[in-house]
Amino acid sequence: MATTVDPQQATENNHHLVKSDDSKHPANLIPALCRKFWTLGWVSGTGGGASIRDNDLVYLAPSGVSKELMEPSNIYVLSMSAQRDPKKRIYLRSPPHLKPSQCTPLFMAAFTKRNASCCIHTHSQWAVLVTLLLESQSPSSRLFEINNIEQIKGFGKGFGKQGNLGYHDTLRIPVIENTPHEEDLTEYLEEAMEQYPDTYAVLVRRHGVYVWGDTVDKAKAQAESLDYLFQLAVQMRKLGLPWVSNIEQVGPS
Ligand SMILES: CSCCC(=O)C(=O)COP(=O)(O)O
Ligand SMILES: [Zn+2]
Repeated sequence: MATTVDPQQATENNHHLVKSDDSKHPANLIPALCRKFWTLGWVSGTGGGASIRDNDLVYLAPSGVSKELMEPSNIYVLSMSAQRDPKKRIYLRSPPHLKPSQCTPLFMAAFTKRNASCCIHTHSQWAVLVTLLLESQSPSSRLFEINNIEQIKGFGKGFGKQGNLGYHDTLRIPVIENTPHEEDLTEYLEEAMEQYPDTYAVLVRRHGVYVWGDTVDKAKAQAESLDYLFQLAVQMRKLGLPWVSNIEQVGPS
């Protein structure tokens, strides 16, 4: 997709960047995904959201709006290659009377450090409950771990690796502490990415989860698989069942 803009379009705030009849265009897809996520309780009360990268262009939601009511014309667009200072973002399109999502630097971390094409942030209660159950862990082991559950196969093996995890593999999701301002989470999210290079998600204590993927479909599938596993983990804990078990592998995986 071209990032050069003719002066006439620029005076119209580059509306053409968010206008398309294609339902898969990021400016159409972000509102559609957020409507679905709202029904799951992932983006209630303006929290959470999603961002999509199409080559050099990044599409973002506005801050503090009902994410399920967004329209394509509300979407921000920036060019990754045009960014010089993360504290002074340059937008190709800025909808009037709105501010870009506070999650922008976290979404950008997934795009720049993991070459992701989509990043989803949920405030799912299942994610929050899992972080509460893990709260007693020592600071050096802030990690959600689960294995021997079929849905683990919904995850890629890791950044730059081919294929998905197997049933017997252990899925590991790091947990970072919440901060008063969403953007201040960025350095801790990036640290967690360094420490767990294969992870496709980072939990935020008492807040939610960030999940990304190489494609929009993969990010969505991983976010759904993770929410399933968080919900299951909460129920397992109530029944006194362990999240990690050493069931022996029998035959080919
Ligand atoms: C009740 S939402 C608080 C902010 C937050 O955690 C979030 O995910 C939403 O941020 P945005 O700027 O995208 O509205
Ligand atoms: Zn949030």
